[in-house]
Amino acid sequence: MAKSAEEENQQEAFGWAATDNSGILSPFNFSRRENGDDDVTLKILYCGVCHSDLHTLRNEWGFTFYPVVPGHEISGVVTKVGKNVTKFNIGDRVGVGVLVGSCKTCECCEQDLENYCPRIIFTYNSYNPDGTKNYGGYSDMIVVDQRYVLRFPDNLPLDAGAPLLCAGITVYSPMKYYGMTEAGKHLGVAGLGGLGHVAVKIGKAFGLKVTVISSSPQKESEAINRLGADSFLVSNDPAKMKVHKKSAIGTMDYIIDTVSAVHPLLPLLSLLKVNGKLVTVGLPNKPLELPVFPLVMGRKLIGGSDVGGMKETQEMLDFCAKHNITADIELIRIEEINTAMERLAKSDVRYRFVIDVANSLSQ
Ligand SMILES: NC(=O)c1ccc[n+]([C@@H]2O[C@H](COP(=O)([O-])OP(=O)(O)OC[C@H]3O[C@@H](n4cnc5c(N)ncnc54)[C@H](O)[C@@H]3O)[C@@H](O)[C@H]2O)c1
Ligand SMILES: [Zn+2]
Ligand SMILES: [Zn+2]
Repeated sequence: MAKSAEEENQQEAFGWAATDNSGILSPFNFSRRENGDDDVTLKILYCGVCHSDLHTLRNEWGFTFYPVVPGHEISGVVTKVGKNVTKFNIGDRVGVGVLVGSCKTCECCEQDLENYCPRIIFTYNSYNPDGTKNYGGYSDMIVVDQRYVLRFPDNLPLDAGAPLLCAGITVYSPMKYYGMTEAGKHLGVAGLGGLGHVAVKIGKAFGLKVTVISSSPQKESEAINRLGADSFLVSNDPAKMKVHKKSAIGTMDYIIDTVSAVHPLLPLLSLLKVNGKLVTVGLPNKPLELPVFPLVMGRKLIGGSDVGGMKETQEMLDFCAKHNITADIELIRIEEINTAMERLAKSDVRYRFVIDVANSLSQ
């Protein structure tokens, strides 16, 4: 049977999707648009597993549109380029992060802050202006406008480099924007998961003194010996926190809070010096309580930050390549994804799962 015009403009794709808030992923056939004039098509080789994937799969934020194919830490090689594409050639090593589109004309887009565009198009669980739905990187290929595609520096591996596309830029961008990069200053990193462990490495690359603030005491020696942190503070053990806090209280210039669940801000604010800055990047599904007194009394600042624009994301990849920063990953096959999600929910990951897409995803 002849294909309709609409079908002519589509290509077949294959991935793993969740169809309800159990979040369980299973094989899923779908279609993507044909490569347009401004588009780049990637064969996906690797995709990192972000906690945002898990929040979305289980509809913890309340705006999941099923079926959903997650994945926004995508790396691979270019297999097609449109006729207007100037930045990439077939065979190039590239990545795609959290966004695949924006309006290109608003104030944010004009300032290379596409990530704050009111018409941002996310890599998955999002719709294109023509009403078609987007599916993420737990799949064999993806078609993306060249503006939202990143170049992988030659020495940056595609597997351990993939998580930088979300975890990396999410901690790099606020450090730059909020002025948290002055060598010798003291950075606290709350939550030692995917984002947190990259924050430790990036913080050290900026020459900061880095203290991990974690609820898992068993991560202490790894945080120091493997990730390069200078010290470690247990955050959920009141006795230990008390002992430590005496010496740690009021010692930090900056804190990046990557914790994925609701947690008290007061202990973190007390660790900050006067004029200290706390940037929250974690996205718990319920509001956090804001203790106003320590903010006011210490002229402290709390801010937020959401990934980064395309220009800054490229800058971050180049920075990480220069400083040999990658994520510490556990490479998994797609069949292991549901177990990996259960482990991620229990913080049992060191420190990012990455799916070996090319070697395990087949119909
Ligand atoms: N702002 C952004 O642009 C952005 C980008 C990516 C992810 N995120 C969000 O950041 C959060 C972290 O993402 P991730 O991929 O690093 O997740 P992760 O699961 O790898 O790490 C989260 C860490 O928080 C710790 N944690 C969880 N509950 C805690 C509690 N009650 N007290 C103390 N520590 C606790 C865990 O032990 C874990 O180490 C998620 O909410 C995610 O959605 C935000
Ligand atoms: Zn993410
Ligand atoms: Zn815009």
